[in-house]
Amino acid sequence: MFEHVSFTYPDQNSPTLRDVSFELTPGESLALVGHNGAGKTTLIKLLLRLYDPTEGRIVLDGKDLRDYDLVALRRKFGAIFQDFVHYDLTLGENIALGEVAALDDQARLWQAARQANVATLAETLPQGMDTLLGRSFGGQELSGGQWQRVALARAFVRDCQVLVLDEPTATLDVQTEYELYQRFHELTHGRMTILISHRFSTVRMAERILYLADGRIQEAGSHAELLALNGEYARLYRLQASQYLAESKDEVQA
Ligand SMILES: Nc1ncnc2c1ncn2[C@@H]1O[C@H](COP(=O)(O)OP(=O)(O)OP(=O)(O)O)[C@@H](O)[C@H]1O
Repeated sequence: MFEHVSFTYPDQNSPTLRDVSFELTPGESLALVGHNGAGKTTLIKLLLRLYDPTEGRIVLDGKDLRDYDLVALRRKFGAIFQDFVHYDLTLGENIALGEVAALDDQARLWQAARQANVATLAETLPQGMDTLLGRSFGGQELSGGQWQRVALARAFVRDCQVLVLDEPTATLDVQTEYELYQRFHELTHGRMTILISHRFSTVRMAERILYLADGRIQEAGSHAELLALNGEYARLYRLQASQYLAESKDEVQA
């Protein structure tokens, strides 16, 4: 729960987040949207305690983040970021990096693989879960979208309380994104999920959406509520939808 959180980076004069307050309940999913530089990633950095708020506080399970042991606090989170890392390890090891205890637990690895839509890929690889990935050591190279699904599996294997997804679908193809969407509620069941995305098709998956501008929450609600509000979220949503339609029309005509 964010309580009147403001934050100014140490080398900056003006705040990046201004009086941000919202509550996230267990099992709830929240999406953060806003233009580049609106403060979305900064909000996540505060949640993971890479920085502490300049004003206000962040409370998890009734306790100020500052009162947690840092290691214990970070174990509560599973996070995937835009520029996730590719490891030259086997597929199973790549997934188990999310929770090392799962390394020897094939059932758990396969469950995470299924959740992140990597299972079919794993079945087609020469040594399944034991296939070495990445080109550096002569392993199997994956496409950007396939690497991203591996990163998703890494987050799902972790028995975390809060799942943070920063642009989880940026390089997924439309079909895979749709399949993820279909299973989103099942995947995030029982945990708090915070996702950041510029894609409205992804943002809609969340039960609640915060539209940030200039470090403030300008609009908050479900996708339907924000469309009914007919504010900036609705305008941007329509803009993206119309662009998408125009692009598909061009493709059909080409
Ligand atoms: N380490 C830093 N030091 C100083 N300023 C920073 C730092 N990181 C980010 N900022 C500034 O804070 C503002 C918000 O950045 P942030 O990355 O939170 O935005 P965002 O909404 O996630 O943007 P994007 O959609 O581009 O990822 C920007 O003006 C950025 O330049």
